[in-house]
Amino acid sequence: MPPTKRVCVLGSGNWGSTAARIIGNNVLRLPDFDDRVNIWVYEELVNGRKLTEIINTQHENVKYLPGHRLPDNVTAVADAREAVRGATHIVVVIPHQFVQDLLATIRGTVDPGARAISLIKGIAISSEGMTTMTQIIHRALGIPVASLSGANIADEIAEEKYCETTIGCRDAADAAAWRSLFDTSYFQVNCVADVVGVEFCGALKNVVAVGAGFIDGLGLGNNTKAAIIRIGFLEMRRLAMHLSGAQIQDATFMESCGMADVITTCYGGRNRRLAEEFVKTGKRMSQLEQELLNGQKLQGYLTAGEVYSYIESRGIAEHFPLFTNIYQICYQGRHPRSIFDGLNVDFSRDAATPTPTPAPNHHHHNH
Ligand SMILES: NC(=O)c1ccc[n+]([C@@H]2O[C@H](COP(=O)([O-])OP(=O)(O)OC[C@H]3O[C@@H](n4cnc5c(N)ncnc54)[C@H](O)[C@@H]3O)[C@@H](O)[C@H]2O)c1
Ligand SMILES: O=P(O)(O)OC[C@H](O)CO
Repeated sequence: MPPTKRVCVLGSGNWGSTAARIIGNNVLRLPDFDDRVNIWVYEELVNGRKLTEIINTQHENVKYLPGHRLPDNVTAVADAREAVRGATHIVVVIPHQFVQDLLATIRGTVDPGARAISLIKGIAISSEGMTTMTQIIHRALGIPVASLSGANIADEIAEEKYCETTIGCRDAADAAAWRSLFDTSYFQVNCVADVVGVEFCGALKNVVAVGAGFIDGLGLGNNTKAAIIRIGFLEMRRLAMHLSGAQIQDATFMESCGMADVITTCYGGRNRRLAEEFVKTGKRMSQLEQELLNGQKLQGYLTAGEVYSYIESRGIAEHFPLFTNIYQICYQGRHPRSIFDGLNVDFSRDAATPTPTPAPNHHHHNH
């Protein structure tokens, strides 16, 4: 039987390239899947050469994932419509600020029977309020969309250091297919049915990462950072519960996408690192992003702005003092030390919904 399925990865940054490396290796042992994996590259010149050409000849994304070979069956394509044509499994992994433009480009080209998964960590503000990436992708393409998020710093995964991740997918057969594409001995997938819970965790932890970077920039210690992690985690849960109408399972926060990602991001991520520089240099986040990241993008300070505009417009900012302080430090010139203002919030009644004991490896069936 010839393979009937084909993967396209939309995005070739640090995480997109790492994900393509995993998938490119995995499809070689999956008989249903075509060996060829297209990766859409936002074309640019690197030392005078097109990045697509470099990837297709050197099999390395020298700009966004230097030092790691991509499998030969991963093919870089500059035209997103061409990359996605014929794909049954579409992996969306670009910085969240660019997703609308990409979706507008590929709308109409995507096979109606295809499935997508979002690896993006970000949210969007629309006239309806706040929407998640899977919601935006589903509305644009009309296909089922799963989410993947976890304690996943891409460079460490490219080095094949053991970690876990969480896939949110309601359909069991789809979840099994996504797992087969991503799971490796060093990248352990756990599937849950709570699609938006997984992605709210991934998006909101980036705001906490900014707070953790401020603590490092102020030269404060581990206890202080642990306090910011704890309060940030509880504000994440409070906001995610509010936004989803309490549809999110409390158990999702205990998956890799929840507490584990908050930890790794507050110690190792780019958002943390540049927030530390923000305190030390007094430069704006956008300027530091341009100066220090060589084309990589931050999600945290943008998400802090999106979160604040939502909680402020709904009159609920007082229930999120840490998110509010982080926003005001980023955008309104408040001193980073004001991060501690008003943090004595009572979260004790937030987890009012009892969480059922999950069965091993498949939880959450109440959707
Ligand atoms: N890097 C990680 O460790 C990591 C881990 C997990 C999740 N994520 C998430 O994955 C998503 C993608 O991040 P990444 O790390 O792969 O990217 P990146 O920040 O490393 O690179 C930025 C990418 O955006 C592209 N780009 C620049 N301008 C563009 C435009 N106008 N339109 C479309 N693309 C444009 C660049 O070509 C590049 O591929 C983000 O939401 C991020 O939070 C990243
Ligand atoms: O480098 P960051 O701050 O974008 O974080 C990377 C990943 O999201 C960590 O899981």
